Amino acid sequence: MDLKSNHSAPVLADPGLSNLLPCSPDLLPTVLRRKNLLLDDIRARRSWLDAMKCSSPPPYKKTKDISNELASDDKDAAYRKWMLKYPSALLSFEQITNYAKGKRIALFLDYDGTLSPIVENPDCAFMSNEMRAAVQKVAMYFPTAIVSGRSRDKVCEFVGLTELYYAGSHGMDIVGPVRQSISDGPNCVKSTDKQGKDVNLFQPASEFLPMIEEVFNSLVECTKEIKGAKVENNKFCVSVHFRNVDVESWETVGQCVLDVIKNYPRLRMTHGRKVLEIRPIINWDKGKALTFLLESIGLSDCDDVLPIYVGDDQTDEDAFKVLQEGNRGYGILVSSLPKESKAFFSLKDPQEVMEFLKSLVTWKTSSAL
Ligand SMILES: O=P(O)(O)OC[C@H]1O[C@H](O[C@H]2O[C@H](CO)[C@@H](O)[C@H](O)[C@H]2O)[C@H](O)[C@@H](O)[C@@H]1O
Repeated sequence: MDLKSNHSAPVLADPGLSNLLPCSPDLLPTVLRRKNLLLDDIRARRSWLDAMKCSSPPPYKKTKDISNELASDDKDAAYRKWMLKYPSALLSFEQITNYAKGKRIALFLDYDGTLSPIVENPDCAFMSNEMRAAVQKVAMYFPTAIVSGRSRDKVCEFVGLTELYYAGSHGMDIVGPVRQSISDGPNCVKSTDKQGKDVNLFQPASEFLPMIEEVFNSLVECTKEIKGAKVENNKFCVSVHFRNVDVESWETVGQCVLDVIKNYPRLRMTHGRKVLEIRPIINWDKGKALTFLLESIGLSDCDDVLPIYVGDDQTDEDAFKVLQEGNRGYGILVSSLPKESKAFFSLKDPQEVMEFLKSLVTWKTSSAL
């Protein structure tokens, strides 16, 4: 039956879809099902497009332009109001250290947007030497881990310190510091580091390596015509960047990713700051990595341990959630804009993160006197 030529058929009351859906009553259930599928599709598309649009608002700068003064004052007021819910970790430093008295602090630091500023080219997200020195110093007093969506090799190269734990690929690739291997166990593989020393790696998604490689190649191929799109191989996950893509082409980027991953039901797509991330569907994230690392360092199930996790991105929320739900430690969200979070405190930007790290060292060294 030619559905379009059936003029007496009821027309379903959806302006966007009605021209597709006139039908005879006996076909109504099928057509309704089709309509629901279409609506699901439209809703899903709207939600990932909205997520792409909200994925990283520009950093807020107070403008000198008088015509914008009111707007910027409004933003200041909104930020101050937000800070009542997420107080500054710097202004609340005494509260933090009072609580930390007699406890062992363990530090977990995200990389992009936390230790290094967000920049247009992901290959150039370098941290400053001053930040490096601050991280090095703080790691002398507290066990410190870098937890990043980047590949472990890349984030190790950026940070360049050997005294830290590193969790790359959103925690799917973990290594301990020099002289302190992570414990042996399921999902641990033996490897050698750059100096040829034996190390234990924790890699719960190692079976996905060939699949991720394949998906990376397909994504490079299918986004190659989109100006500004960049695909980054993070070993156990892939990032598709759209920061430098015209807004009109964002939907095309999203569609490319969906077209590729629809063939891989064991992969999922998540959002970061102007980036789509494709990762294995396994039950593992930065929160699980935080728990694993605490166990590995020998600090889980101890009442005298205070984990502090500092991060700026959506994926860091999994770690904030672990701390919030376990009612232990502090999540600190790095953000210059108000946003909902499971963190307890806030810091405005990497500069404030550095001040916070330095303050921890000063507190620790002066309280030891
Ligand atoms: O967990 P993270 O360490 O925060 O890593 C998350 C993603 O960070 C990087 O992308 C982000 O930073 C880039 C450099 O500033 C920026 O250009 C990009 O728009 C941001 O999304 C990294 O390149 C991704 O692979 C990570 O997944």
